Amino acid sequence: MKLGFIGTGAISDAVIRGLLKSDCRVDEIIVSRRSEHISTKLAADFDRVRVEDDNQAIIDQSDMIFLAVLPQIAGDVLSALRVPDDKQIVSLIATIPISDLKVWLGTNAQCDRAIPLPPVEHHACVTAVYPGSPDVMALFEKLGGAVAAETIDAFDGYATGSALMATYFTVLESAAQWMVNQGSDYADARRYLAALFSGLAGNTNKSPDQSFADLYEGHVTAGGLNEQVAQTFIREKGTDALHTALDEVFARIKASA
Ligand SMILES: NC(=O)C1=CN([C@@H]2O[C@H](COP(=O)(O)OP(=O)(O)OC[C@H]3O[C@@H](n4cnc5c(N)ncnc54)[C@H](OP(=O)(O)O)[C@@H]3O)[C@@H](O)[C@H]2O)C=CC1
Ligand SMILES: O=C(O)[C@@H]1CCC=N1
Repeated sequence: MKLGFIGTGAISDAVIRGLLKSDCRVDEIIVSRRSEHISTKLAADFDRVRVEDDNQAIIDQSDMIFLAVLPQIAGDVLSALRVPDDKQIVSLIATIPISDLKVWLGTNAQCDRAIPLPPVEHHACVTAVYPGSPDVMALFEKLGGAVAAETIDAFDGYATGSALMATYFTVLESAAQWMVNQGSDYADARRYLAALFSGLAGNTNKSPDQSFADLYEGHVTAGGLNEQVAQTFIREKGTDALHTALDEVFARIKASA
């Protein structure tokens, strides 16, 4: 199978590196020269990656075409291209509906949307796919797992959940800075918090039958310090803020449909 990537930015880089580290049967990956520091490095690191200047040539030579340009330029870039009906399209572009993509690309080709996230490079993230064509699911299974959303609302819910990445780092940075204010080295605080969160993620993955609420009970001392922080977080409307943020992102996604 030959894969083509229109847009060779951060997420294409992670997907391609993850795929070429897996046993996925890929004969060749053709990428846009754009983001030349990324495309040049990919071609240097992997014999199976080739750089192309012309987006239409990438499409014409590929069986599965990944769309990975930013949403704000997608209409302009894709309207200049044509995808034959016998290709498989995989759009990684956030918020843009399949109907718009098909109009821009003048095609009736099968089009799936997917939300691979940076840890796919290390096969450490589950990718949400809609509607979940077998070949697309099989490919993302190689990168840590795939989940097919049954409805577009469910898919948009996963897209909203994926928007928590920046908040994860915001929480860690904020906690590290607070520890620095108490006298820690930043590097020590960073190492400590990164290991704590990574260890918790490990415990979570080892207990797939336990809900997050069960894991809370298993990790927290009754009347202890953790319980106090969680209660303050709720009292100060941390969970309300979280739900407001998720509602607003979901509404933004729906407004662009
Ligand atoms: N980052 C993430 O975690 C995720 C991102 N996404 C989605 O994936 C898409 C890409 O995101 P991301 O990789 O982070 O963004 P980047 O900005 O890193 O990548 C965008 C890429 O598009 C290229 N590009 C711009 N114009 C053209 C063109 N005319 N032809 C071909 N390529 C072009 C850019 O090249 P140049 O640099 O030369 O301008 C760059 O390589 C977005 O739509 C985003 O919503 C989806 C899931 C996760
Ligand atoms: O934040 C974004 O818009 C993209 C989509 C999912 C992850 N990054």
